[in-house]
Amino acid sequence: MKKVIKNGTIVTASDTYQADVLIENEKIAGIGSAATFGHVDDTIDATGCFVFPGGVDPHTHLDMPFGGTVTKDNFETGTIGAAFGGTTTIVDFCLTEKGKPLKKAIQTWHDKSAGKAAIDYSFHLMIGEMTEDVLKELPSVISNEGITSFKVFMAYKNVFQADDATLFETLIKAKELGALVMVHAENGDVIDYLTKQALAKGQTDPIYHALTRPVEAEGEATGRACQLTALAGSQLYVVHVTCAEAVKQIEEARKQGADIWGETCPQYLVLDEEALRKADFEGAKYVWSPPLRPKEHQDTLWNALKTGGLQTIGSDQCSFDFDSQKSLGKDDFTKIPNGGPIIEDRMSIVYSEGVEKGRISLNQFVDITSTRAAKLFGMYPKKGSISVGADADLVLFDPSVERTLSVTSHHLAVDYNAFEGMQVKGVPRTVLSRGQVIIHNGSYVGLPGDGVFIKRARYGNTLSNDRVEL
Ligand SMILES: NC(=O)NCCC(=O)O
Ligand SMILES: [Zn+2]
Ligand SMILES: [Zn+2]
Repeated sequence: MKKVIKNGTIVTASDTYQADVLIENEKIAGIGSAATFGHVDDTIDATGCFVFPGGVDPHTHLDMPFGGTVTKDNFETGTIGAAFGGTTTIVDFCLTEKGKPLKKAIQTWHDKSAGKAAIDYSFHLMIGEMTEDVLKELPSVISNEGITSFKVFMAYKNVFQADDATLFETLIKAKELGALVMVHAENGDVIDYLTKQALAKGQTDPIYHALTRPVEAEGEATGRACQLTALAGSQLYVVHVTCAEAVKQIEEARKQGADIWGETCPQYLVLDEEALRKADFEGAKYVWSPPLRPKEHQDTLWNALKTGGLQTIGSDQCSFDFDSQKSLGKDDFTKIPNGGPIIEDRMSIVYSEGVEKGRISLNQFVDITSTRAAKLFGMYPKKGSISVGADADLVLFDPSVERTLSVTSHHLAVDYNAFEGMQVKGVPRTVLSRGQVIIHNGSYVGLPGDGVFIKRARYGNTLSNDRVEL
């Protein structure tokens, strides 16, 4: 089965050019003039569209338990939403429990995703402790499971938070095994103290979520993680960076030659702390950890994306219904489940606010929403690339369409849109996952369950047609 995408403008992380793309079965089989491709079974016209490699979202939480409830969007609704937004690969966080085998946690995540995912996916593995049992299991996590990134939480005291010894040992072990360590960098002990103080004063509204998680707590934890990484001679990826204090730490460490990468998310680029003050408990819709920051941090984040101080955009998709789930924290902000719905709007917001407003170039857009994450997480050039042999994960993006983001038009299960009313330019008109059209002109035409699990290469290695075991 041969398909051709004709008349589009191909945009990669490095180049922009006119060419047609030949797809044979699941792969890109040629790039050039359709006239040279011979007989094809199907032609897709991309006139007026950019042809991007499918988005790679390195940070999602689907079907994840949190604060006594479970995210509203699961692997089916979440990945369909992702596909509508032009994302064709996600890496979700597999939570682990202390004292329980890692293998069991991984199996739980396979059970949640297999047969449901509409796009390809992989997992990062949470490390909450570094025991003899964990140490014994890690080599197999890398070489058999194909999971080559570990996540350590420096916050959420008494829930997910790991101590510095665990972080340091994880960094050392990751270096030895070829994994990338990811951190949620906030000082959980300081936040715990400030939270208790606020509650004792009767400060229970959503805004106190932000006020008890100051930028200093993020800056300090980010700096600590960077220092420990340099000491271990390891590699680090800081998730959801929100503020100038954290950016400064990452930039400084990189200047010193440390192997450190930083991600931010659309919400921190376009929303600010004032949203948490909305009346009638509406502020709860904007409760993320780390929290939204005062507006002045947005310029720092955009500048860091432009100049390379931050390198990726994850969604941190973690949705909870406003009516039945966020409401758990009506009388106590600490009980509001953290997170929001972004997986679908991630690329449109970054295109519209970034490229259209001249903050980043078109090629940078592809790099930060797709290619860089594919490289860092061992999936390139299979994912994140338009090249012969790569998976035919492609987005035909029409930049001329103007639309309004809304709960009434999004495709997630959750009952609100954090970007309600926001005007964006551009829409993914057609989306292909491994050569199959899954989104076309506003309809999902794929099959849930067609997404497959990607076993990833070790940190710094490439992944081509078949997994490379090095
Ligand atoms: N970010 C957030 O508020 N929720 C998801 C969990 C996490 O990434 O910390
Ligand atoms: Zn986090
Ligand atoms: Zn997250």
